[in-house]
Amino acid sequence: MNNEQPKIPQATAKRLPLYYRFLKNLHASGKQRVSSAELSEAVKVDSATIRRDFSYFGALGKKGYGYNVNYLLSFFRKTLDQDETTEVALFGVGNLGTAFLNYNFSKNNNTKIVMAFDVDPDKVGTEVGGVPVYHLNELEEKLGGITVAILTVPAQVAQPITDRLVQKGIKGILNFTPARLHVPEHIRVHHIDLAVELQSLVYFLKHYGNE
Ligand SMILES: NC(=O)c1ccc[n+]([C@@H]2O[C@H](COP(=O)([O-])OP(=O)(O)OC[C@H]3O[C@@H](n4cnc5c(N)ncnc54)[C@H](O)[C@@H]3O)[C@@H](O)[C@H]2O)c1
Repeated sequence: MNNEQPKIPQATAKRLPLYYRFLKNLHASGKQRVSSAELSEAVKVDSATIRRDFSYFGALGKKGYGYNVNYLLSFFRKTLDQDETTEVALFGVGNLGTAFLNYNFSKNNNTKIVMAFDVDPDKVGTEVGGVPVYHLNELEEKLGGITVAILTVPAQVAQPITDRLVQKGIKGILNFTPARLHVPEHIRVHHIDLAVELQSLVYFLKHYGNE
């Protein structure tokens, strides 16, 4: 995080890309102001949370006026380093990996998957969604300075791949496998477990409805 800016709580930081995408659309449609209620409706975050989030970056909405879209956008651009593209490597070009490569986060143009790895001879040497697929053996040779990896491999190979990534200086891993990864403290792992998310959604619906 940029030193000149106040430290933002992690939960807030996670919501920034969501706000940013919506504000970009608003700006493109010529809107100058937005209320926390409008934002809340669009990004499905309650307006009290939005007001608190925005207060961290000095955006104080005025009653009956809302927030200045330009101010917020320039803040987000600076904070999220939108001018700089982060290159990402993906491991495991199966069902999930293939979907990500084809999607390639085109809406979010500050991250880009630039290479993928697999062990299947039918996949190695091909391109998926315009991204070259290398053999896992080539990890050390090809990875270069890439600092972010996505894991969509079978769970049992997630840790050995992670260990090699750590050796190569990876900083962040987005882990879609059910494996719990062990990494040194300075490395950040975000674990996305769709089964758990789905289960918790069903639980909430059952016990709290959609309040
Ligand atoms: N498909 C889903 O909806 C889904 C949802 C949530 C989580 N996941 C998890 O994501 C992971 C991938 O799921 P999937 O359905 O895409 O599986 P998949 O079997 O379709 O794909 C796995 C890919 O990894 C490759 N692979 C195997 N060993 C490898 C290695 N050592 N190095 C690099 N690549 C290797 C395989 O060749 C294959 O292409 C799994 O851990 C799964 O539990 C999948």
